[in-house]
Amino acid sequence: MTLESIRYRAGSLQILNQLLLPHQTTYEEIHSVQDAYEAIKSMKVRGAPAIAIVGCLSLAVELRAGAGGDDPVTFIRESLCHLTSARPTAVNMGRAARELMEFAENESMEKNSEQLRESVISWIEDMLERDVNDNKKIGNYGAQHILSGVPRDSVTILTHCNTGSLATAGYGTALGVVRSLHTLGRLKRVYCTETRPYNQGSRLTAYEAVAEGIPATLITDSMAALTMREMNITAVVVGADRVVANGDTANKVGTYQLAISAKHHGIPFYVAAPSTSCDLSLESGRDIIIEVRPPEELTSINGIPIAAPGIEVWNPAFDVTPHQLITGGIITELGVFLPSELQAALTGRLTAL
Ligand SMILES: CSC[C@@H](O)[C@@H](O)C(=O)COP(=O)(O)O
Repeated sequence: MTLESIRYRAGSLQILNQLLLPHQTTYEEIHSVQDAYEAIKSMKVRGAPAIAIVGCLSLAVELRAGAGGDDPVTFIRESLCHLTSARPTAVNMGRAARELMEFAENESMEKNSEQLRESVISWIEDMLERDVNDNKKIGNYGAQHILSGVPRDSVTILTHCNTGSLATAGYGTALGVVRSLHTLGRLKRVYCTETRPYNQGSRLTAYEAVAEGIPATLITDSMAALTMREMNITAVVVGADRVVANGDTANKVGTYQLAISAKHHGIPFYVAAPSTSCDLSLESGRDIIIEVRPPEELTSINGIPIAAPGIEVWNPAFDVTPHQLITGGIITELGVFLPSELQAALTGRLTAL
């Protein structure tokens, strides 16, 4: 069974409301850019690639209905600007906005409004297929790289947050690597962290693993070091919201402590992300804006209070893992690179941000 986080056909977009998972499978209609903005902000849809794809598809839905009238370029610009502001840390939406705007401006030189709308819609629709294809390449490169260190054995992976079909157009990034290992018959088990405070691991990764028959064990975030020591972990593989020029990587909060622990235990630590998650315009992770989310994500679960009333809360959604700790490599659709190799590998392949 393949989980679908995004359902799209010309003029119609639905998203699986991830706030209701794993107990309820409810698809919601996205009629407009504003609907998508709200779904992204409230995390009904989340994960760096899925955010960009849903944002852009919502624009395609509006364009198909004739939005922008005689001046679609202005409508596209304003919509993309709004969508990009929903969540600041993941770079994918910002990159898609930049590339799409450049494309729309070029097209507008020789096409009328109707033709421009059509070509922008096609550009956006291609994103779905591109993302799945890139994820399959990431899965394959990552699996081969990990297996090259253990030629005969099955492997045990530890992962964090949710980076699977629910976070992308399909297949997934870090969870795509796990999926590829499983398909090859070489995955012994994946340990997935609960991923407090929003529980993407226990709600979403666990849900994907169970649905697809991937051997998986859930642990709390605080069990990660012990799991590394006791459970013969072959590699830690996580996703990314933004990888900058020196390889420093912003990902779901808790990633940094996993990388420190992996280093202590001599376990290779991998980041799996499409090149669209890379941002060569920033030199180091210090320049990444980290989203701070509402305190209620820590102090309650499904509206039920779990913390002492009145306590102050700090809830950064992401942390930055320094490149020195990414010892396995950065797995992209172009290959696996050490942080020190990333900039040269991607230069000329990415549009400037
Ligand atoms: C393929 S998803 C990669 C990352 O976006 C993922 O690891 C992550 O940090 C998601 O955070 P989220 O806050 O759930 O959007």
